[in-house]
This record gives sequence, structure tokens and C-alpha cells, in this order.
Amino acid sequence: MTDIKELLLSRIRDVADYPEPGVMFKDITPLLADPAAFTALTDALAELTVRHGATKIVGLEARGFILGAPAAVRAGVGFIPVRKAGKLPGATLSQAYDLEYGSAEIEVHAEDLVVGDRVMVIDDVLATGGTAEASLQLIRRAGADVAGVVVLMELAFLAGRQRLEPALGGAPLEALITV
Ligand SMILES: O=P(O)(O)OC[C@H]1O[C@H](OP(=O)(O)OP(=O)(O)O)[C@H](O)[C@@H]1O
Ligand SMILES: Nc1ncnc2[nH]cnc12
Repeated sequence: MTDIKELLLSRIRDVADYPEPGVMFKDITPLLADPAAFTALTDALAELTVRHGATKIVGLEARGFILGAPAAVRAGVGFIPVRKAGKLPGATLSQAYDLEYGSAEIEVHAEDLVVGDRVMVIDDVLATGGTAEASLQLIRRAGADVAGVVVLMELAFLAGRQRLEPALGGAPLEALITV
């Protein structure tokens, strides 16, 4: 494993049976509290955003905001928040989905994504892939193109990558760490 992967992995804490029995929760708060690790992560996310030619970053509430916003500043592209339903004041597109521990609905301001945009989706964890899949559906419904999805950590045993494949339509899914 490369130095950066080892650094990032060492700052992610496993919490058993949270938020419900049987779930091994991947807690990124130790990584966020370490400026060297957070900077290395931000640089890696920004580099992938630029490399894949994205013109905007979509961050998925809430942890995708923490990672996506500094990466957007570093990459020199706009940041678009995809929020849980009911939080955005303007006209929205909505998408319901299931995730590892429940179900939810996400929204984006309809005017924030337009034809011609190339959008990179950023989040902390890819588990079942339900959240990321719903975000890709929103991006395509808005008429924008998907540049890719980048996550800090992929939980391969939950097969989110396989679920995401049709929605990616050939765009890359990059995971900095896979467990
Ligand atoms: O691949 P999936 O099974 O869809 O799960 C992954 C999603 O679950 C977590 O978000 P959560 O909805 O818990 O929201 P939070 O970031 O506000 O804690 C995580 O940050 C991802 O967005
Ligand atoms: N096991 C997990 N840890 C952290 N975030 C998650 N989102 C969905 N599953 C998760």
C-alpha cells in the first residue's frame, strides 16, 4: 500500500454496531482532525477531479460536503451540494434511494446542473452504492454529464461498484482505499 493510502487508512476508525447492529461504521472524524491527512486527501480528490476533466463537484450530504468543498476550491471548480430532502430553498430535482442502514431522499437545485457540465461526485464511503447511484440519476436528469465518482473508502463486500455500473455509463469510479 502506498504511503498516502496507509496514512488515510490509519486515520479512519471502525465503530462496531453503529448506527445499528451488524454495521461496521467507518468514522472519518480522526482523519479530518489531522491536517496532514486531510490535506493529502484534499489534494488527491482535487487531482482526480482535474484529471477526469470535471467542471463541477457534487458533494453528498453531509460527509461529502466536508471532503468535496475543499477539493473544489483546490481544483478550481464549482461546488454543488446534493442535500437530504427539504433543505434546499429553490426549485429542486429529487431522488429516493436505499442505503446500507435505511432509506432517504436527496435533492439538488435544478439550476445548479445544466447541459454541458461534467460532474465529479465526491463522498466519504461507498457502501451499497444507493446514495451515489441516486446522485448520478439526479445529474443525468439535469442534463449534465458524469465525469466520475470518487470516494475515500469503498466497502467492496457490499458490492456498491456493481450496483453503480449502469448509472456510471462508462465513467470511472475511483476509491482511494478499498476494504
Ligand atoms: O453506499 P450507501 O449504502 O448509499 O451508503 C453510503 C452513504 O452513507 C453515508 O451517508 P449518510 O446517509 O449516513 O449521511 P451523513 O453523511 O449525513 O452521515 C455515507 O456518507 C454515504 O453518503
Ligand atoms: N459502514 C459505513 N460506514 C460509514 N458510512 C457508511 N455509509 C453507509 N455505510 C457506512
